[in-house]
Amino acid sequence: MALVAGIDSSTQSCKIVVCDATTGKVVREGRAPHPDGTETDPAHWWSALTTASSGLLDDVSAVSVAGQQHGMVVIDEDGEVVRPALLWNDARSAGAAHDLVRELGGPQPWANAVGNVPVASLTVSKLRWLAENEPHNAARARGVMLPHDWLTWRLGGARGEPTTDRGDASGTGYWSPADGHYRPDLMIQAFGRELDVPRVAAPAEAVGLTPEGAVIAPGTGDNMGAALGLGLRPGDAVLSLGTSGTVFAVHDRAAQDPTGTISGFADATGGFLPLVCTLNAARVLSATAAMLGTGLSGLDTLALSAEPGAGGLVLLPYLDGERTPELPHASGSLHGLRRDNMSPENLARAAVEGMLCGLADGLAALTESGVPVERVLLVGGGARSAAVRAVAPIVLGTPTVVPPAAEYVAIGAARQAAWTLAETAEPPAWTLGAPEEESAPATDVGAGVRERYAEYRRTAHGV
Ligand SMILES: Nc1ncnc2c1ncn2[C@@H]1O[C@H](COP(=O)(O)OP(=O)(O)O)[C@@H](O)[C@H]1O
Ligand SMILES: O=C(CO)[C@@H](O)[C@H](O)COP(=O)(O)O
Repeated sequence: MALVAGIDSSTQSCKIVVCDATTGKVVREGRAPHPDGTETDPAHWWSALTTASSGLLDDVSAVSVAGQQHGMVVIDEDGEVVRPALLWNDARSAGAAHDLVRELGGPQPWANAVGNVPVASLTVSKLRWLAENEPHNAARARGVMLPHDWLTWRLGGARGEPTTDRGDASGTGYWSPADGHYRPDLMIQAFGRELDVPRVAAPAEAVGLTPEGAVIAPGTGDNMGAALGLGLRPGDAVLSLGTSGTVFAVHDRAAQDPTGTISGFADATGGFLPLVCTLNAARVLSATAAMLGTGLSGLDTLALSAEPGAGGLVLLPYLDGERTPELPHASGSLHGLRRDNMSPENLARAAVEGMLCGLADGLAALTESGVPVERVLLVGGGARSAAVRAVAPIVLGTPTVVPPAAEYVAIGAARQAAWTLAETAEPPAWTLGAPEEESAPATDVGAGVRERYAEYRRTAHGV
């Protein structure tokens, strides 16, 4: 039995699965935490990967990395990292993003060029921030990579040509998903000169060998990894609740949304992955639980004993600023407080509802853009919450399914590794198993919740 490994190097941790290459059955798993913060020395990712994979990889035939998207890893002439990587959730590049949009004549030219309107998260905005704020580091820069590109290169011994894939390249802001080409003009616009960029490998191209002789697959971004791990089909959307909240679906054409709500990403198979991302997801739940002096299961119990609508309490959960809507410097706020609704139960419920409302808006944007959605698959750490599972179909107004609990980003990377090993036209046909939970048909009970949320958002933030 050939074994393959998938690595999910995400914001909070590194998770590794080793799978049977033919069936996808997970035979071993490992994990290790990443440090907190919005900038990280990539050496920490390597050290977490080494810890998480200890004793796991000796007999694997192929390996692949799916990583948190957009992070800016700048390297010098000798391949050394110039400064800690700025991560997708670092908002200091918000002003740089606005400048880039203005300089190109507004959002539409960006949407047309690269399928994305720059926000703080995109690598292109981070490059502008670096050029303007750390000229000494900018002067040392020779090349720029994404987190998964850097880890893939390290797995091969940090020798030879760095590579990336369509999925992760589509989150840079200087690669066009529609044309499949880099846009050096936009890199120069942002940074003042060209930097070396990784070659974009084909979806199942072998890009190297580990020192132990395992084939290295191209890897991808974490959301593209989840899509591959879930074997996503048209009609299915994914709602992933990790550090970020994302809602996405596979599609046959590149999105070019000038409002900036939808990121027009590519996927890891040659198709497209329109996606909406919020900055505040599972950590809204842990922060609210801590504030209420309880844990995550205590929060579930409280939220499930409140009525839908939380008695009129509305949490705008922009605790770390927000990406969608674009409010990088916002903070969270609680609205609709009255003496008769100020209970821990309503606050817990408002946290779950508020976190989901932004993603319900994202789902609506996807369907309005022509992406068909019949049901929503709930994944990521936040999908373990019983309250989230109960409230999601109400707020989304769409049937939801909870696939068997698993690390789908890592499984997607493992599936890509198996595909690369097999050298077939299509990825291997791995199956998921029976869902843990399926919601009752959706109702319109959540419409009022979403409307109140939108009203307070408009009043507080004008968007
Ligand atoms: N039962 C649960 N209820 C709510 N949140 C949970 C639960 N279990 C895990 N989480 C949250 O999920 C998050 C981790 O999810 P994960 O998808 O691994 O994130 P990431 O990929 O961003 O590192 C953490 O913020 C954690 O608190
Ligand atoms: O920026 C995005 C998507 O555009 C995020 O989804 C990152 O890819 C980080 O993911 P998680 O760590 O939350 O899984």
